[in-house]
Amino acid sequence: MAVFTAVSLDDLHQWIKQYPLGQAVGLEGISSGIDNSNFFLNTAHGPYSGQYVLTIFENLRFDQLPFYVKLMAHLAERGIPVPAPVPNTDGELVVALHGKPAIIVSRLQGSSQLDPQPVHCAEVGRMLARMHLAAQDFALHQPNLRGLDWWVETAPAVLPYLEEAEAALLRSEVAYQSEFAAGATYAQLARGPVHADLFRNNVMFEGERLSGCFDFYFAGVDTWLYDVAVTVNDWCVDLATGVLDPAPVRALLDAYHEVRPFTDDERAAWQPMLRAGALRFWLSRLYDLHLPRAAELLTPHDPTHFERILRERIACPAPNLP
Ligand SMILES: Nc1ncnc2c1ncn2[C@@H]1O[C@H](COP(=O)(O)OP(=O)(O)OP(=O)(O)O)[C@@H](O)[C@H]1O
Ligand SMILES: N[C@@H](CCO)C(=O)O
Repeated sequence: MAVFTAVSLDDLHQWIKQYPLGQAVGLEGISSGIDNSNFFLNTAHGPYSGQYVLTIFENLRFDQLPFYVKLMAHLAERGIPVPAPVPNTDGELVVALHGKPAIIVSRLQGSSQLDPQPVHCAEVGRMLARMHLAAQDFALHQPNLRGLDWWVETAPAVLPYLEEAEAALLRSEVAYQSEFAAGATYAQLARGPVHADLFRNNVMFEGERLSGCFDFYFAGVDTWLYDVAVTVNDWCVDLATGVLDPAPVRALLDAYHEVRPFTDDERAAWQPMLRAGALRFWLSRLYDLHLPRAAELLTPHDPTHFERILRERIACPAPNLP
């Protein structure tokens, strides 16, 4: 149960009066998720049938949140199926609760599709391309805080905990990505606000229809292709081996391409970007495992999963972009 900060209905009685939602009538901690404290919240009324999610941020500061929360509002206003943040009566989207930043957003319907088929991957590809295009005119700028600079800064902190073979791979891949990012192809890649964590557990489906995506708290400005690579590395792999299944890869990429065609520079960068997406999550899982944060109970994700994916992307080229 990754609830880092406990909240009760009594705690909300006075606090929620700053919102046009009436009283809080139901509150239930959400067990999944490792970065924030999330609760299903029901209120007496409000624009979303009184069904909301309350999030208390455990690692992000007040000053870091406007980018994420205003990006969600920007996308929701443009018809992208993301949670719509609810402003309080002063128009503020982020407010303090138990001394930490907190938000209320609309609750998405549906459930995660943890065994996605090509039809689901096509929906994800289509939505991701629409999201990239809808975010192009978003006014705020914040870099991807788990991008290259973070990899270069963080790798030395986890190296002492690694076996020699893992340490060698980490050092060589960070060097490879640093060199690639300094090159002409990378400089040509289209970029803008990206989700950067679009895993199966951050998307909702109702049957074969994508009903929403959430968890924008690793979003940032990065290349659109990096976002596609992160998504393919989760939605299109055999979870036991990290090997890509060509059918879902084809479905996701073709659907994305129909909305926003890939460029030749992106075709040239595709294999390195898949490696970059694997490196990022291997490193963040190593960091969470060896340098954990205090929590009521936190079950970190398995770093070996993304070590396997990285080794697989290095050894076997993925299906090319359309
Ligand atoms: N707007 C929403 N509507 C419906 N369910 C939601 C919503 N936001 C979050 N959830 C539920 O809460 C869970 C945790 O949310 P989220 O992934 O944002 O937390 P997290 O701590 O950032 O987790 P992680 O980083 O591991 O994905 C989700 O898996 C989902 O079940
Ligand atoms: N989606 C990430 C956790 C949140 O960053 C992972 O699976 O490692």
